[in-house]
Amino acid sequence: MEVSAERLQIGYGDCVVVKDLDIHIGRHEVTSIIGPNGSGKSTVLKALTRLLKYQRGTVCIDGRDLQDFGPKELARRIGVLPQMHSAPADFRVKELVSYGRMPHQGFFARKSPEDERIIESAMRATGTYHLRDKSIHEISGGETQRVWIATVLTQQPEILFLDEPTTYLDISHQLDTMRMVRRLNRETGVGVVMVLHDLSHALEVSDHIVVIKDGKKYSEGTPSEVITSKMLREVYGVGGEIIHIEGRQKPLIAFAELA
Ligand SMILES: Nc1ncnc2c1ncn2[C@@H]1O[C@H](COP(=O)(O)OP(=O)(O)OP(=O)(O)O)[C@@H](O)[C@H]1O
Repeated sequence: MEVSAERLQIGYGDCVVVKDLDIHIGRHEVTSIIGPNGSGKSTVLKALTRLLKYQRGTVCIDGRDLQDFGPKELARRIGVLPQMHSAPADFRVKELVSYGRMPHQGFFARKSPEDERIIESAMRATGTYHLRDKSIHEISGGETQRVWIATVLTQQPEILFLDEPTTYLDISHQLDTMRMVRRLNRETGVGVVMVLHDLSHALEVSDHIVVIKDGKKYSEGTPSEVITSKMLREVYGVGGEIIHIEGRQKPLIAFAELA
């Protein structure tokens, strides 16, 4: 599935935040959207997933206007994990994950054996199966994040949109989440679009990176095309070098020492 946006203008009320943005998200790729605080990353993600109305431009899924999709039909194509999410206090993990099947069920339909299989497989893929009978308030922040990703996975979308999926996670859970994203993408072919702050993660996990600065696209391309010392300086205003280490496939970012 491909998503393309042309000449997008997006804002809040009278305030225009994103202008003239073109974006193309290829099939089966991991795409990261990076940029400084307030540059418009989440706004773009919301517009691409119809959580926010854009003021001008078009967004198309496989050439068809996003606005023409019914809600269930859209939920079968794209899964969205926003930055903020909450579930009722008395929910158990399995119950929450089951909700992802709703776009595939009739109005009063009960879960089929196929639904049960998909729910179990999403919990196993995200390492949350052992938590299935726990209340979502009994599990840690990292586990909660994985449970939400499992919920979106049970939708069986063709593209997952994740807004800062590693926020609040310690380094071990951040790496777990990145590993899981990469594995899901490789094993199931699901496309992934993520807003990321951590440039090292973006460098490590992405096929394609889009850099947003002041509501406009600054650049896009492969990680090595996009993550350069020039970009660090011009977009983030920080010094740094991209370092290649023998025996390591991906380079590392070495930020300038603090004065
Ligand atoms: N609900 C809202 N109402 C009004 N303005 C908003 C709203 N949400 C975001 N904005 C403004 O839109 C601009 C872009 O915000 P957005 O959240 O897209 O940036 P971001 O790049 O995702 O930032 P961050 O990295 O800090 O999460 C900011 O100036 C922000 O203040």
